[in-house]
Amino acid sequence: MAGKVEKVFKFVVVGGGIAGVTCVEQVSKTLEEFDVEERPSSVLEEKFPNLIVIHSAVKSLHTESHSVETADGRVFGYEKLCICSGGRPKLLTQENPHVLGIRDTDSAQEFQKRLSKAKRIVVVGNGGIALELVYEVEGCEVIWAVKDKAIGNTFFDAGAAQFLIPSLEVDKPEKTAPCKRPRYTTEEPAAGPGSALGPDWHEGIDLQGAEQVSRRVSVEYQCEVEKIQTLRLENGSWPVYIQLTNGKTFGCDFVVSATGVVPNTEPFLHGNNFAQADDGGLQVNDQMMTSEPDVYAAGDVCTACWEHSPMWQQMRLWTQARQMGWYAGRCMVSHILSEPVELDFCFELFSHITKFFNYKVVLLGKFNGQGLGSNHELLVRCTKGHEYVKVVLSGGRMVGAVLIGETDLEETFENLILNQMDLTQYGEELLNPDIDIEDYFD
Ligand SMILES: Cc1cc2nc3c(=O)[nH]c(=O)nc-3n(C[C@H](O)[C@H](O)[C@H](O)COP(=O)(O)OP(=O)(O)OC[C@H]3O[C@@H](n4cnc5c(N)ncnc54)[C@H](O)[C@@H]3O)c2cc1C
Ligand SMILES: NC(=O)C1=CN([C@@H]2O[C@H](COP(=O)(O)OP(=O)(O)OC[C@H]3O[C@@H](n4cnc5c(N)ncnc54)[C@H](OP(=O)(O)O)[C@@H]3O)[C@@H](O)[C@H]2O)C=CC1
Repeated sequence: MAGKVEKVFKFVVVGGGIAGVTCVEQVSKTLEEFDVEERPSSVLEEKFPNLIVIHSAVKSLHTESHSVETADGRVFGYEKLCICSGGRPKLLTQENPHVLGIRDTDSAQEFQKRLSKAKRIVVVGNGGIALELVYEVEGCEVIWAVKDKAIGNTFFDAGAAQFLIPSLEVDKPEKTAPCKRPRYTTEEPAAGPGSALGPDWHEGIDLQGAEQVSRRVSVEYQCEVEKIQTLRLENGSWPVYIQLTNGKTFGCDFVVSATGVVPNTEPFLHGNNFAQADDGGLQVNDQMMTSEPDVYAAGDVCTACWEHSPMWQQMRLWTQARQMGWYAGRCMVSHILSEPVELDFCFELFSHITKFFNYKVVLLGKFNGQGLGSNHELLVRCTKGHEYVKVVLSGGRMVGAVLIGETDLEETFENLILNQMDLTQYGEELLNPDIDIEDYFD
């Protein structure tokens, strides 16, 4: 049971990551009074004088009494609450100090510090962090252990992987100008885990190992981790040994567990009755509402449980956290004002723009034919070292695409996916490089 309620707010937002910040921005535009918890940005406080920031983690939530208790023992009531507490790395093991995850500034700094003294590391995982690390790390041998037959399983198929893999064997091009994406950061020490680093996190961080060699990556395909063992250090031995299911054992300075995220619901949500999805996320409906009254959730902590548009799926990404935070804020305000709100258009079509191995990567719709079974066909155009274009068609209509390189096709393809035009008559001409597709469909 929580103590005495210090103040009741109309809106309380838990979490100062991108989902929390956008939620706050949205409610602040419409209504006067709200509050955000832990690790906010001073930029935000300046922008919204009506914002009250509490620099303390939420220790417990009491949905029955509509109150939250912070780690410093204060209790606040809410009319509407939005949980934006993000996720944390799903580590291979919590127990071994030689197994690291990367999530926030502190963990990235720890990684950088250890890397600077490392001669060999093993990266486990085949998603976003692994793809970025194996390309960026220099001066250290990298063994990359992946479960699959090809690299990057969370983002693309074997064809795209084949296109990208030669980039690991050549030196990186000179760095271009650093990205100017706005960041909300704070110098204050974190009360717990900080916000996820997000896009461009390695810009400006020196990912240099202890040796004067350029990138050296060996990929171990189709294997998982059998055992991780720390032995007593003797001359010439490694601090940790990792045994893979392909029978190989590697000694290394440390292991990076780039093996996904788990939604951050522990321990502060205990004692309530939240419906949770199989991946541990708080189930939210098409109004971003959890199963508890007046409690919303957005970003990595939640699992979108409404009936998705056929061209959208959830992935725990910065863009989706921002869209969800923004939309959750809109829903909270609309519900207070008893106004109806419709699922936002941004959930119609999945789209993600990022960079892997120094190539622009655009993913649209069911870019890997997700959920389509054999009921789809693929068109592919590939020019080695230049571009890889894959289109997913179902019933003659475009349902997804992977665009790697400067293809300039994203806008046209986005429209073709959204308008579901029957493309049967165009056949393979759709990817004919001599046709200006933009003109074609104008
Ligand atoms: C290394 C790395 C690189 C990435 N690169 C990309 C990329 O290139 N593109 C992309 O789209 N996505 C990327 N992502 C994913 C993206 O960063 C996340 O999906 C997104 O930032 C999630 O935002 P969020 O606000 O939901 O959660 P978070 O950013 O995790 O924020 C959660 C917040 O809640 C706070 N919190 C937690 N518990 C409590 C509590 N009990 N009380 C109060 N506050 C609490 C935390 O301190 C934090 O401020 C990357 C992630 C990582 C780790
Ligand atoms: N540029 C971008 O868009 C980036 C996005 N991110 C995001 O940040 C978050 C964290 O990134 P990351 O940790 O790479 O997570 P991801 O979810 O992207 O990838 C996790 C990878 O680890 C694999 N995996 C899971 N468990 C094991 C295991 N026990 N042994 C071996 N492999 C395992 C997964 O395989 P399987 O899928 O088969 O379970 C998957 O390949 C993600 O939400 C990611 O989308 C991060 C960096 C860059």
